Amino acid sequence: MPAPNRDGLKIVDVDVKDVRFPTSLGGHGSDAVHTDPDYSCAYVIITTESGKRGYGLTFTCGRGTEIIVFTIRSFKRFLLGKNASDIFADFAGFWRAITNESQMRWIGPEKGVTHLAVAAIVNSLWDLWARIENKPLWRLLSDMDPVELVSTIDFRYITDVITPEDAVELLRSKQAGKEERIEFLLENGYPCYTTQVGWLGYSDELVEELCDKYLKLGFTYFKVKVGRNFEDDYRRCSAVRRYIGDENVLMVDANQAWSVGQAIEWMKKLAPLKPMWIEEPTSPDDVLGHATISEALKPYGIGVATGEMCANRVLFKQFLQSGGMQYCQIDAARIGGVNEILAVYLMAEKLKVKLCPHAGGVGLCEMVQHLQFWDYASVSCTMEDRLIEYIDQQHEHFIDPCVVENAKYLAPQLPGYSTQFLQETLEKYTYPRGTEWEKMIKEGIFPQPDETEWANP
Ligand SMILES: C[C@H](O)[C@@H](O)CC(=O)C(=O)O
Ligand SMILES: [Mg+2]
Repeated sequence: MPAPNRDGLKIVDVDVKDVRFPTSLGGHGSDAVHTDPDYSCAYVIITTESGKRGYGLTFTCGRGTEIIVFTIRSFKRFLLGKNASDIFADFAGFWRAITNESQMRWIGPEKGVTHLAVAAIVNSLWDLWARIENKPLWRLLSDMDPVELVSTIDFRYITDVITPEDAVELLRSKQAGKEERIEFLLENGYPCYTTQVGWLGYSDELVEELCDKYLKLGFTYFKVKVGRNFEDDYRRCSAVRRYIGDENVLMVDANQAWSVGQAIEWMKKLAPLKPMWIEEPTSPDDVLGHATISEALKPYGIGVATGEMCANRVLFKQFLQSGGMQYCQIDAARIGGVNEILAVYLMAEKLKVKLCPHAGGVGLCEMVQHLQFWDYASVSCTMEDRLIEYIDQQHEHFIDPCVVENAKYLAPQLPGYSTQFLQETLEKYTYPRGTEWEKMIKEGIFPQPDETEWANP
């Protein structure tokens, strides 16, 4: 897919919005450490001279959104006046420039707020490119020539594991049968698991009701939040195991609650309930700690899953190399967006670690489906032991929401990365002046916003 013709693709506007949903009110999305998340995002709209648009986002949990919005504004200079076609023609160069600019890199580099801001911008550029080509993103990626796809990746710091030449060879070796695999995806979709049954703020009654609901919907893999209180965890996980039966699969997610030793002890005690994985047992930066936990839990048949807060491809490289993760949970709205994510998929394939993308957040289900569909068509070419996460929240706000039937994501069909919000959603949920927020603040359901005119001019 060569870069598109330059005509009309000069970028003339970059808008960014702080969009928040009041999920904390119902405990939706809650876990051991994010006890009151308001699912949110910094939402970027790029407009070109001809009126073509790209929409992208990075996921956040409430107040932090305003800091990312501000950072994205500071990055606008990398886009305004540039021709999108030139960016796509040297996407790795653009990516290196925005992640390594001399004055901004000091507050990263390639991690934290700046990298989340980059993710939103880069994701909106991929959405734009896919729309220009009139393809859903997964098809754009799958149809790309290996050399061209690899040219979008910055390989700095990872060539000890994979070089551009290795990556091209890997992709070339998977070309045979690609069209059949695409047909298979179009007919059968891609399997997923549900996290919706087990948010930590849910009552035992609600957990039971939801297990029943998702069993009836055909789900066979269920994830439950743990990590605050062992007795509560044991009670809830035993109940879920009872509802779903031994024929279905349980996974647990501690969201970084424990130290290494604590994680091992806690999980040994949960082992009789046969969880398939423990997710984020400890700090997302502790590569060797994860390797220790993995080793200790191997005899119990429990794998370690992590990645939703992994900072960048370098940390992923170490997790993949060290045996610190048996399930690699890439997050579409983190690291530096699609370009860096492609690098992680290629490293995971080379090091034979299974990819099960993280989707607990606004728009993440919409995005990760594209990545995993591409993986099946072009990279791992298998679905064995791989699942996409599914949460049943905020899909109604998107123009092209993901569709899950019988525990399978159906192939996205519309052009783009499925991340465009409905106009009505922006009018209601842009913070703090959207109509829903004005109402909730007036009624005292949420406090008055801080004096952050700099973030919300
Ligand atoms: C705060 C988010 O909801 C987080 O709990 C999501 C997550 O860990 C997951 O989906 O996995
Ligand atoms: Mg998680």
